[in-house]
Amino acid sequence: MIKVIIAGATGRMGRRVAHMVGEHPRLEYAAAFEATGNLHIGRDVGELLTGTRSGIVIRKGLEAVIDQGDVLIDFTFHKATMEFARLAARHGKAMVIGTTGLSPENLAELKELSRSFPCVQSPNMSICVNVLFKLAKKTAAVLGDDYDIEIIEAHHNRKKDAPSGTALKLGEMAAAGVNRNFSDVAVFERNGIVGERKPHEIGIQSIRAADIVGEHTILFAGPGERLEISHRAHSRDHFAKGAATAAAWVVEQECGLYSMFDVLGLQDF
Ligand SMILES: NC(=O)C1=CN([C@@H]2O[C@H](COP(=O)(O)OP(=O)(O)OC[C@H]3O[C@@H](n4cnc5c(N)ncnc54)[C@H](OP(=O)(O)O)[C@@H]3O)[C@@H](O)[C@H]2O)C=CC1
Ligand SMILES: O=C(O)C1=N[C@H](C(=O)O)C[C@H](O)C1
Repeated sequence: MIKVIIAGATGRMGRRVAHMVGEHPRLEYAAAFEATGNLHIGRDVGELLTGTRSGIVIRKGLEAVIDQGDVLIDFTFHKATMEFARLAARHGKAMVIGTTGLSPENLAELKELSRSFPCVQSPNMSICVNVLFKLAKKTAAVLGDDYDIEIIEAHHNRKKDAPSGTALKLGEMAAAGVNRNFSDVAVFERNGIVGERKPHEIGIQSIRAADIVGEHTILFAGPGERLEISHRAHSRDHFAKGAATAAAWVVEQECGLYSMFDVLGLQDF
């Protein structure tokens, strides 16, 4: 069995990842940790999540558990994620990163670190969203410059980063489809007398409200018609299942930085 360490084990995603690791035929939940100050440190993770003892105690920090697993699954916070990646690289442990909000500098460092460990990093582990990424690029390429591209995302009111990592990736994919550099054309805010929309803009709007799990729409609007492609998450389980699939996959890979396109075989789609 492949031994899994879960970072941020008591977070919204950490809890669902625990469930999906338990359901996976080749994965075993080996260790859990949280950051200093977390109220759950020292508690049995099974007792906390399901009411049944598991024998896995929530430890303080990755260093306390790094030797207990083959692969680390991380849904935490970007600064913590980078610390974990440095440690995983030093120990040659595989890693799955779902945390969003990583900067271009973080991603460049991750690429460098991945010479020492195999790592899957993706802002969205859902199979449908990964198909949506591909559709965004293909649709943009077919419709071309006559269609305005806009992205709308909605998430729960506890989310810390905006726009979502998924919305940013959708923007990058659509921009690539029409041969634009996303960072040159992205518009994240419209407020006041902003003037007419420039034809090449790709706008991103973020909604934060209550318990919305995660919704993304990319729209292509042309004269007299528009196409909207949407994904709506009904729960966090498909993200967690994707992370478990990625964990079982990444332990068998050479050192390097991979995406869910690699895990799901979508690279050529
Ligand atoms: N790629 C994907 O498919 C998805 C990605 N995400 C991303 O995952 C991330 C987490 O989301 P979510 O689960 O909702 O967030 P939560 O805040 O519910 O969970 C984060 C967990 O990480 C813990 N944590 C924070 N810092 C550290 C640290 N230094 N060491 C150990 N644990 C730490 C938190 O502990 P504490 O509460 O004590 O701070 C908490 O338990 C976000 O970036 C989100 O965007 C979410 C869903 C899907
Ligand atoms: O924070 C979340 O909840 C989610 N974050 C990811 C993102 O930022 O894209 C993925 C998902 O939509 C849920």
